[in-house]
Amino acid sequence: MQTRITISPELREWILATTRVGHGVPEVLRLMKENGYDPRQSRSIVAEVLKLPLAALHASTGKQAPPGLRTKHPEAPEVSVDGHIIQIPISVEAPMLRVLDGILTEQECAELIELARPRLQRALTVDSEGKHQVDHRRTSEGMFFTLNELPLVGRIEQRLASLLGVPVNHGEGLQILHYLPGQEYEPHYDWFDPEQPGYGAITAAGGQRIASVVMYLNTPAQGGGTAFPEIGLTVTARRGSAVYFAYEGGDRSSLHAGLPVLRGEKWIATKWLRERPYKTSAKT
Ligand SMILES: O=C(O)CCC(=O)C(=O)O
Ligand SMILES: [Fe+2]
Repeated sequence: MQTRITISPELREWILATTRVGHGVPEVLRLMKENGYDPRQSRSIVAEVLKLPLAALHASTGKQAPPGLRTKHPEAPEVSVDGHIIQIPISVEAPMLRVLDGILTEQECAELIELARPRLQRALTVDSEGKHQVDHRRTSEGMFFTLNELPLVGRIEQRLASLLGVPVNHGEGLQILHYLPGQEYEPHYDWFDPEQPGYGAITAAGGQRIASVVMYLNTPAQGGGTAFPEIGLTVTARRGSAVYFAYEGGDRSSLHAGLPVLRGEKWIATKWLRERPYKTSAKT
């Protein structure tokens, strides 16, 4: 959803040195303002250098909205949801991430693909003004189901809600993406940047995104994993598995990418969760 900022090595070193000797973030921001930096940009720069969530900087400057709901992180080795066993072979704390094996059955994966196939269109992303746009960074085709659109969709949404402790109505509609060889989703954050002009519009319903679940509906013959370049992790795309990650509005370690499919194809279902109920025209 956003581009990364360029920070000179001198500025980076100055921020690190200033905080190392005991000055807090508000003091660093004040000094930067005195030196002619734009306050909005300063917050992004300081967040990037100190690897802090942007939201934390808003809190330190008194601009934070009241907190919304947070997901409960599933714990290894396995979780049972309504009799459905989900294995957790990999856990990471920063970013907060879990690999979830067996979140979907083979049949659920196959059914989702067949339901989505006739409705695919070039995938869109939300631009800085809150409008859905064709994005060169995302070359796949996709579609959205509305909340609880079909019994299968509703069942999966309920499973995720129980697993993560966040009601179904905090979810955006399930998105299905289809990638062919060479198609990818370049590195991005799923949370919305509070510094972007469209932030208010994008978060008017539901508030900030707090977590994502990328579910793999098939196993690509080669390539197509989900990479987290800040921590050097690539999650293999395997039918029925998922990667869950939570970012609480601004965690830069949650940068991730859908790597190019090298052979075969890749199908995923993505669920994005908001901190507050997300109103759609869906039947629930
Ligand atoms: O294709 C992937 O592995 C990642 C998809 C993704 O980042 C998203 O849907 O937000
Ligand atoms: Fe993403």
